Amino acid sequence: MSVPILEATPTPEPMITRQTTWRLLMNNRLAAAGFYVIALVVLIALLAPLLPLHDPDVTDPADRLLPVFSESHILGTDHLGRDVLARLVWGTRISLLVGISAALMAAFFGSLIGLVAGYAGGRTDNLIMRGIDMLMAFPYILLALAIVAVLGPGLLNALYAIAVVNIPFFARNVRGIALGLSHREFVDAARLSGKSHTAIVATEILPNVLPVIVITMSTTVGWMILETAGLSFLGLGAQPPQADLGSMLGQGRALLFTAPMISVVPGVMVFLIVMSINLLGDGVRDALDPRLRAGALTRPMPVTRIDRENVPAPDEMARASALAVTELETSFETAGGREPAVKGVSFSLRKGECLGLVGESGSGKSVTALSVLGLVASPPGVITGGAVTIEGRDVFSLRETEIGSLRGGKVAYIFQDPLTTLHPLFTVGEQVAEAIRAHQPVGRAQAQAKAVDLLRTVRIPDPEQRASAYPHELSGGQRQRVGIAMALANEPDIIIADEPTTALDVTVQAEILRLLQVLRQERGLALLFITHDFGVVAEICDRVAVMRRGEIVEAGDTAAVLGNPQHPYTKRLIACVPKPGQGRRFLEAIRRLPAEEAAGGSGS
Ligand SMILES: Nc1ncnc2c1ncn2[C@@H]1O[C@H](COP(=O)(O)OP(=O)(O)OP(=O)(O)O)[C@@H](O)[C@H]1O
Repeated sequence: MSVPILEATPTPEPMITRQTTWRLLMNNRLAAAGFYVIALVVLIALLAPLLPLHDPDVTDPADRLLPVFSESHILGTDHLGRDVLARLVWGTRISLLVGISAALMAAFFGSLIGLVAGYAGGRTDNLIMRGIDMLMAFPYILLALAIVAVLGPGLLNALYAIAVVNIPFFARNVRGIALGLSHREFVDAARLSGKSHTAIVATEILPNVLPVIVITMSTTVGWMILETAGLSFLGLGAQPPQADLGSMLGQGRALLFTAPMISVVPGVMVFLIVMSINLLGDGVRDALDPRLRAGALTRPMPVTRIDRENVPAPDEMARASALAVTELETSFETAGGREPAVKGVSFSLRKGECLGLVGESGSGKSVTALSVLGLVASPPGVITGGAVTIEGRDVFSLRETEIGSLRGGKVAYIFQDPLTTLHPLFTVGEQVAEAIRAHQPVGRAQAQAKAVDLLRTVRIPDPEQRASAYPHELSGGQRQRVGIAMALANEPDIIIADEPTTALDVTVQAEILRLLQVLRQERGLALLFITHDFGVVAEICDRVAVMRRGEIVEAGDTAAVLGNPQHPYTKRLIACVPKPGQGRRFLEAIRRLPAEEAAGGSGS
């Protein structure tokens, strides 16, 4: 008899508030501080002609080297009696103008070069990129000096020099991405539709590359302002009497001991500008790249972060089971707060039993499976409640090393796409042997021999020879068998198989299911089988639990649930299994699913 666990009425899903890039940027306190500082500096620089300032170039020998807070010269005067505040504001205006113009020029030409090289590929790419390599082979400041030496000193020439030496950064970044994109299916589709190369680059490639250009620009513009100041400091940029921050620093250097404020003031301004632009640039990069926000590039913790509010004590049944999951809750930290993905899931699995976890895409099956051994990446994953009991012990109370020894030992996983889990540079035999050696103190040769045995067990033909094949040399079904061999390497008690047959065609799927069935019966394995296919459940599972939006809505013996489903969602899922001669009913069931989803909100 199947047990409907939840009421049929769908609970409305909490609204996932997608934050705008601007809000995300302002939530980052350092980036917001950078933004306010640079906005203030830019505003003052823009308003320079309107501000009641002295003429920055008018000298007044009678008022030489006045200290700060002198009457009518708040920041004092320089060695020629010029007002330091006026020179600072006008100098900042020029430095910003030159730095930002150089960044725009470098971004434009560098991106153009990168786009052409990446899209064209082949000889054009080779030729362009070798030229770029030659530019990069020189220390950039020497190159800038050489360019200004050839063109002659002056602000405009300094701008050209800075732009030229920065072109390679943009070209390299953009070329790498454009090269990858130019082989993607949507670009092929655009080519087949008859679009011209220019149109493809402009409408298919460029929009995908734009965030990278913006990110590269935001992180290099501060650097370019600094380089401009460097050239002016050396007397190759702004020429007297014109002031920019670099030339002010250069002039102040001679008076560093007698009148330090003359160099300290432009120095502090350069520091403020570069720091604020860099902080803002980092913030822009984080806000534009959702993977960074989710913490994808930070090193994941060895075990999912555990922050449990409720810790249920294992009951008698949990202790007697091979695996028991009790009120498991797993969430993801997002910019908008914690999003629950698994909401109080409970099930148990006896030795030799197969439990099917069924549900549509995004219902939380994989997150449940990964949570069992704390394999959900943290950040962003957090286990917020519940317990997982294996051999009577609460997994989440174990030490990291103990959980580590369970993984691939007592509990093994089989994933959907073995091509992504197998290492492309090692033979499958080496990889199975490595799985053995990770848990057993055996020598290399012994592990290799056992690996061949395991490949034979999972019915890979000619296992001695196939053991020295690389993953790409095997078929999808054979790779999945290798995945199963690795899972069996340490004689596990529990196997968690996450859609192991979804990527395979029906005949290979049937063979793999048969193999799992035989292994289960021969070895008494407890099998948690994740799928969205009731047909597969009917074939292999003793019991089934139906998941929807992070909750189990119905659970029971497979025959009972299939024969007499109680929950409307289960009924619809079962109706989705195509049967010969029932085409129309099948299509109607499929058509109804999204409609009801729209009414209730989607779980994914
Ligand atoms: N890294 C992540 N960050 C935020 N949310 C995530 C992350 N990984 C998964 N989720 C969310 O968790 C929920 C459950 O995902 P899960 O992968 O468990 O679904 P599933 O039922 O296994 O689907 P499928 O059959 O497509 O694999 C989804 O709503 C998904 O958006």
